Amino acid sequence: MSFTPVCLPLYIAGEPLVTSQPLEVRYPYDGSLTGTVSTARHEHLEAAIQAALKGHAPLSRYSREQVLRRASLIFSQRTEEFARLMTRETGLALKDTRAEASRVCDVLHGASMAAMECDDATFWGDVTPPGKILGSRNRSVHVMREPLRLAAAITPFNHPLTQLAHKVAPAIAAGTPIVLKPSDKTPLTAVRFAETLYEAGLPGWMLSVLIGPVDTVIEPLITDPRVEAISFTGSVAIGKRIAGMAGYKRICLELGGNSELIVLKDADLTLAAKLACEGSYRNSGQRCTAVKRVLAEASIYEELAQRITEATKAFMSGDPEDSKTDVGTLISESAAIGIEKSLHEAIARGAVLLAGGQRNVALLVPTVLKDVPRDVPLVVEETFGPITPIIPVRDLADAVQYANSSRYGLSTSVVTDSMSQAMTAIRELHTGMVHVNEVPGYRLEQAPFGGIKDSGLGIKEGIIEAKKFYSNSKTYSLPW
Ligand SMILES: NC(=O)C1=CN([C@@H]2O[C@H](COP(=O)(O)OP(=O)(O)OC[C@H]3O[C@@H](n4cnc5c(N)ncnc54)[C@H](OP(=O)(O)O)[C@@H]3O)[C@@H](O)[C@H]2O)C=CC1
Ligand SMILES: O=C(O)[C@H](O)COP(=O)(O)O
Repeated sequence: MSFTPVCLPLYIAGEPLVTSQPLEVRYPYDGSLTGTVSTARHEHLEAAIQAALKGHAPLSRYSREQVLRRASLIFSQRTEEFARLMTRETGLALKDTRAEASRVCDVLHGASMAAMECDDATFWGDVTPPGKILGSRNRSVHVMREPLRLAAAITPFNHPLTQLAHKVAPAIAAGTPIVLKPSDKTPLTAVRFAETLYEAGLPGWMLSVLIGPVDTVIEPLITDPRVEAISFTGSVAIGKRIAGMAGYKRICLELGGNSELIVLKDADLTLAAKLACEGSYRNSGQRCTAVKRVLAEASIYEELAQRITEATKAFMSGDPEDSKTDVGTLISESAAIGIEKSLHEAIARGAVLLAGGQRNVALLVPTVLKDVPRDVPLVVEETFGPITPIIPVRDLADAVQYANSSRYGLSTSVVTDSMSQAMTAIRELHTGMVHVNEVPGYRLEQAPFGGIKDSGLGIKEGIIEAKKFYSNSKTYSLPW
């Protein structure tokens, strides 16, 4: 399929910026040029910060709602254009990027509704015992929300579009200006995203999008005292580095995961096999919430392994631009080689390969392994690819104990017909999210989303939580 490479600027407060230092993005499937984008220098960061802080009156709730709703509409008319660009940046199958482009409309629409919502609160003084605080019975205390002066967002490559929307849309809903630093692997989608928001009426000062050298542009963005909050999604190592540098600043960290699909003996095994495959292979397995290990009770272990192997054969990997392809490439050949090494190590340690295992440049065929030792890097570390390692467990308690021994704590799924077993899992798992009879990546855009332990600080995303994150609450009391 032909594709004309794009040549894009950055945007500093809505103004295009073309510099003499372009960054190239290449298609992981065949190495051809997808496009170039300018890179910023320190003075451009300074210009972006100053433009945001210039003393603009905050956007009204009505304006925020209008911009977000119009943006959702424009995106719904351009899903194919965005899907094709994302596929050319990442090698993700069109099936995945079409789903992502469509989902971004939901995030923007949800944020437009959130922009109109008001969670202001009132507390009346007559809740205190008579005479306890002078005059308190007749006073009232109120809470209102105000936008931050400026926030920053740093996003990963794996969802080139929704990761931007998860951060930028709630900031707009809150009325907070934002400087966006997308992944250097997927900057083209980010620039097109910003252009669409400007087209929908977002004032330039509300959003800058830039990439540039870590030492002169990105780290100064993180440490700048004028930036009141940082929202980061990416790896644990970079997230912890940012947390260390950010200092006295609000920070939201959405980091890596190692999600389990726990399958109990009373589970519907057809459903379990479907969830294992959908959870492991969508987005080429490059999701923080992808199924990264299946923990199955001994009595159904062999049958489940067989069903997952059969279901895996239906997932076609290959040309990402072929609409029939289910699984495209990983982000790079080196990423695929890294996973291949972990696979070989697991097999050398006793894991049994049931399907897949082949690599062709950045393409990794969906792969199933059983009898995977619990301590091999393939299942201890986050493996960002289309792999389903299956591990036997004695019972739910054993599965929970193994899951809880992980340094990650993002999302875990349990497949069972028993409400009491499901509730035990929900209570006992040390994780940010639990889903019963669904994939760990299940998500409603409005609901809180995020992890604990090395997966995050428990400060969640999702439109409503993120809108709060990008605002200050002001408490005031009145004598009436
Ligand atoms: N919990 C969650 O919600 C999610 C978590 N993730 C996690 O993201 C990871 C995959 O994404 P990936 O892009 O590889 O993650 P990285 O941590 O490598 O990169 C994330 C972002 O940080 C930037 N970055 C790199 N170095 C620095 C630095 N020193 N200071 C500031 N920013 C820096 C990257 O820029 P550059 O591209 O230039 O390196 C990129 O924009 C996985 O671990 C995955 O689990 C992904 C999705 C959701
Ligand atoms: O977009 C999302 O749902 C979250 O940011 C996480 O995405 P992932 O689980 O697909 O990585």
